[in-house]
Parts: sequence; C-alpha cells; structure tokens
Amino acid sequence: MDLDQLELNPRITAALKKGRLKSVKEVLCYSGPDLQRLTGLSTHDVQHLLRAAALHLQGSRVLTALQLFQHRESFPEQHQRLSLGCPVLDQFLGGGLPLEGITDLAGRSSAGKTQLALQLCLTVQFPRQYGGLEAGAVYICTEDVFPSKRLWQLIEQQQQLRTDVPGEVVQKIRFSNHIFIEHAADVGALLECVRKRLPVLLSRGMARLVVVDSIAAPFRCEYDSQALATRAKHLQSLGATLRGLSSTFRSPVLCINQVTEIVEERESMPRPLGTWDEHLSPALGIAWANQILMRLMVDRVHEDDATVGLPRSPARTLRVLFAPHLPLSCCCYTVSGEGVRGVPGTASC
Ligand SMILES: Nc1ncnc2c1ncn2[C@@H]1O[C@H](COP(=O)(O)OP(=O)(O)OP(=O)(O)O)[C@@H](O)[C@H]1O
Repeated sequence: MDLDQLELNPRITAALKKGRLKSVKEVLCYSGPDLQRLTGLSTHDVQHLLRAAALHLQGSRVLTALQLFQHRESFPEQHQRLSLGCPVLDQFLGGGLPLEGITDLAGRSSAGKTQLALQLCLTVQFPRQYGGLEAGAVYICTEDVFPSKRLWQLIEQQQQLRTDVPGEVVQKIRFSNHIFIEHAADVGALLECVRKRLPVLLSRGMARLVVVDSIAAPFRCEYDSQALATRAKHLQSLGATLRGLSSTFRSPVLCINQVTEIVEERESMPRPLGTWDEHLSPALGIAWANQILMRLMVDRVHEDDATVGLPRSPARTLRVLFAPHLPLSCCCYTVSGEGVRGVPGTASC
C-alpha cells in the first residue's frame, strides 16, 4: 500500500485506514471536506495529508522544460514521434509527428497531402525501433473515396522505400488489415464518427493514428455567412474531441486542410522554389487554427514555372508554418511510385 510511504503522523495513517482509503491516488481523488467526512480528521490534518500525497506523486525532482529537452535519452516517452517513413523528412520535423495534438497539413490540390497521409498509415504499423507505433490507422474521408489503389501500390513498394527495415519485418506486417476507413460526408456524420466510433478503435489499441481527409470539405460547404458562429462552435467541438483523444491515447491526428487563394493579376515571373506564396492561406480561419498544435503546408511548383528555367525535380515543398518545437522552415520533397521522400540538403529557414 503506497499510503505507508507517506511521511504522516501515525494518527493520520490510522484515520486513513479507518476510512478505508488504500492508495495515494484515491486520497487525491477526494476533496478536502470529503476526506474530513471519511476520516474524521481536522482541516489542518487533511491539508497536511493532501500536501504529502501530492509531493509523493510528484517525486523528488522537479524538471524544467530545458532538462527534458537536453536529456532526451532519459525521457523517451516525451520525445517519441511518429516517423514519416523517410529520414530526411523525419529530421526536418524533429523526428516526425508529435504523438499528442493535431497536425494540420494544408496545400493546393495535387500538392501531395494524401500521399503523405497514406505513407503515415503504413509507417504507424512498424515496430517502434523503425519509427512506428505498432498499431493501425483510422482514415476518415469527407470528400473523395479512399484511394485504395494507390495504397496497394505503396504497400507493394514498401520494401524499396523502407530500406532501413529488414525485409522479413516488412513482409510480416499485414498493412491493409489495419487501416480502418470511415466516410463522413457532413459535419454531423464527422462529429458522430469522432465521438462514438473513433474512441472504440483507439481504446482497443487497434489504431494509433487518425487522418481526416479533409477537414475543410464539410465545413466549407455547409455554412452560409449567417451561420459562422455555429460553424466556429462545431469546429471547436471537433477540435476538442480530437485533441482529447490524441492526448488520452497518445495518437497523432493529421487533418488535411485546403487552401484559399487570392486570385489577382500577377507578374509572369515564376516564384523561386521554396519561397512562400502569400496568396495562399490555409482554410477555416482562426477558429480552426486555435485547435491545432502545428501547421504544415505543402506546395507544388506550377508546370509553367517548371518550364521557365526552374529545376523539374524536386518540384514540391513542405513548409512548417507554425509548431511549438520547430523553426519556420522549408524543405523539398518528391512523390514517386514508392512514396514520399525528402530531398537531402534542401532544408532551409
Ligand atoms: N504512383 C505515383 N507515382 C508518382 N507520383 C504520384 C503517384 N501517385 C500520385 N502521385 C503524385 O501525387 C499527386 C497527387 O497527390 P495527392 O493525391 O496527395 O494530392 P492532394 O494534395 O491530396 O490533393 P487533393 O486535395 O486534390 O486530394 C499527383 O499529382 C502525382 O503528382
């Protein structure tokens, strides 16, 4: 019984036993007045008891954020990330996706958002030493049908992409058996899915990655300008549920987002690769931005730009727009039959 480890007056210990309290955790679950009622102790004794219990749980050391950062190897849980399946992209993102919180991945159509999401659905199934979480993924489609043909292609070519993983390990994983696909065509269906079905899969350990592809689609078309407050309320509720699930089950949530583009007459000069297109902004505004932990933006150089002297490959960029643990930075990547790969030496701030 861990209550015996508390430095308490024997009188208080005896009162706890009489009140049938068995653990420090149990003590901390009661309010002061409840403890008084259960044990018959005075207010002063109960306060002393609560302080001793809190100190016991906290341990002897108080750690600062800097210590947590500097002694990574002593706190593997805090620094665990979900790999993107490519060492260049992992290094760019400080190890991969954080396990707790929502990552927003915005970008134009065909920029490569779905390709990254599909790759993550495979990576999550790898053993921990290869960057995975040894569990499946839930893929919630709100717009298009699930790209199963492309998924099969990626599965078949995993061995070529993941040269860091022994062949027998890759062959042993039944990737397609652990991807749970949901379709939610409107906000009501999406909320129902994340409130009811998602917790079941996560709590049973069947999945440890959630992809919503895309978060913007139902919210962009369902509300007119009169209903913006309702939209914000629903976005907030969805964000809170996803964040809660992510931190309870230490499972990353990736939300694919669309972009809004300001269309105006522009000079015909091509934009240099890796520079920020200020005409683009992620959809759903501040109501959604407040729900997410980090935001990434992918982009693809227009075909026209690629013909005006810019290199043909790489033609895609991945940019950190905000993240608590990363600088604002950018790197190039490619999409091939095998999957998504970062281009070495292209990361820049
Ligand atoms: N087998 C493949 N080989 C090479 N490139 C591919 C392959 N499959 C897809 N791609 C590339 O990925 C692009 C599509 O990317 P993706 O489906 O991720 O787009 P997206 O950003 O999700 O767009 P949307 O919002 O329209 O769904 C294609 O334009 C193509 O360039």
